[in-house]
Amino acid sequence: MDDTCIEFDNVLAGYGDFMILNNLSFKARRGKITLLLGPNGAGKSTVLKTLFGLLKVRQGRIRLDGQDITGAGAKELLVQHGVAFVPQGRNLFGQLTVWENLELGGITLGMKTTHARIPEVLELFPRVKERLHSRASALSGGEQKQLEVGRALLLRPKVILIDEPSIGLSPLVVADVFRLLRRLADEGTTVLMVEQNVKSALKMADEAIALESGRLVLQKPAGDLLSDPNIERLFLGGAHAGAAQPA
Ligand SMILES: Nc1ncnc2c1ncn2[C@@H]1O[C@H](COP(=O)(O)OP(=O)(O)OP(=O)(O)O)[C@@H](O)[C@H]1O
Repeated sequence: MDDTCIEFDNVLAGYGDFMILNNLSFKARRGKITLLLGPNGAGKSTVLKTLFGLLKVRQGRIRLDGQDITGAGAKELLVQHGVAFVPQGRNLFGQLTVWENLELGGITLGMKTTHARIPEVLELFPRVKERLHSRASALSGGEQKQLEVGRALLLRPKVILIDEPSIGLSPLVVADVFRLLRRLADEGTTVLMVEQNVKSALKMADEAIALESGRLVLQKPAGDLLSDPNIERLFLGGAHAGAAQPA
C-alpha cells in the first residue's frame, strides 16, 4: 500500500512576483516525522505555509492522502482535512488564560466537544494543566509551546506542520516536545517539521528532506544522514560552508 501522506508535485510558490519554491517535488510518509532542512532562506517555512494554504500555488499540485488539495484555504485544511499548523514564534493570546486559549483552539468543534477534549490534551502537559487559569503570557516559553501544540491537538489532526518548535526552549523542554511529536507519529499522525536543532531532530525523525533555493537536494532516512560525515558541512555550517573554507 502506498503510504504517501503529503505530496508536493512540481510546486511553484512565493511572495508577490518572487518565487521561493521552484518546482519543488517531494513526498512525506503517513505516520512518520519528516524533517525539512536547508540553509536560511531555502524555503523551509514557505513549504509549510504553502501546504497550509497561506500562499498561493502558482503551478504544480499538492496532494494529501492522494487527494488534490491545491488551492484549499487554511480553514478548509484544518476542518475538512485535519491539517494543523503550529507556526514559528509565539502564537497564543497572551492576555487570555490557558483555558481560554484552549477554548479558542476548539472553536470549529463547538464548545461541548472542545470541553470534552481539553482534559485529554492536558494529560499530555502536566505543567500546563497546573496553570489553567494563568494568563498564557505568564507561562514559560516551553509551557507556551506545549500549549500551542496542545491547542492544535484538540482538533485530533492527522497532519501536524510545525515550524521550529525548539526556538527559545531549554534542551530538556525541547526533548519533551520531540518525545511528544514522536509519540504522536507512532500513533499515526504525520509530522512535517522545520527545525534548526538538526542533530537532535534527526535523532527522532524518520526522514530528512533538504532544500536549497526552493528545490529538493536530498531525501534520506534521518538515521543515514545522522551518520553522514558531511552533515556538519551540509547543515550545521550552511550548505556552502565547506566550499567557503580558505585553501
Ligand atoms: N512574507 C514574506 N514576504 C516576502 N518574502 C518573504 C516573506 N517570508 C519569507 N520571505 C522570503 O522567502 C525566502 C524563504 O523564506 P523561508 O522563511 O521559507 O526560509 P527558511 O528556509 O524557512 O529560512 P530560515 O531557516 O531562515 O527560517 C527568504 O528569502 C525570505 O526572505
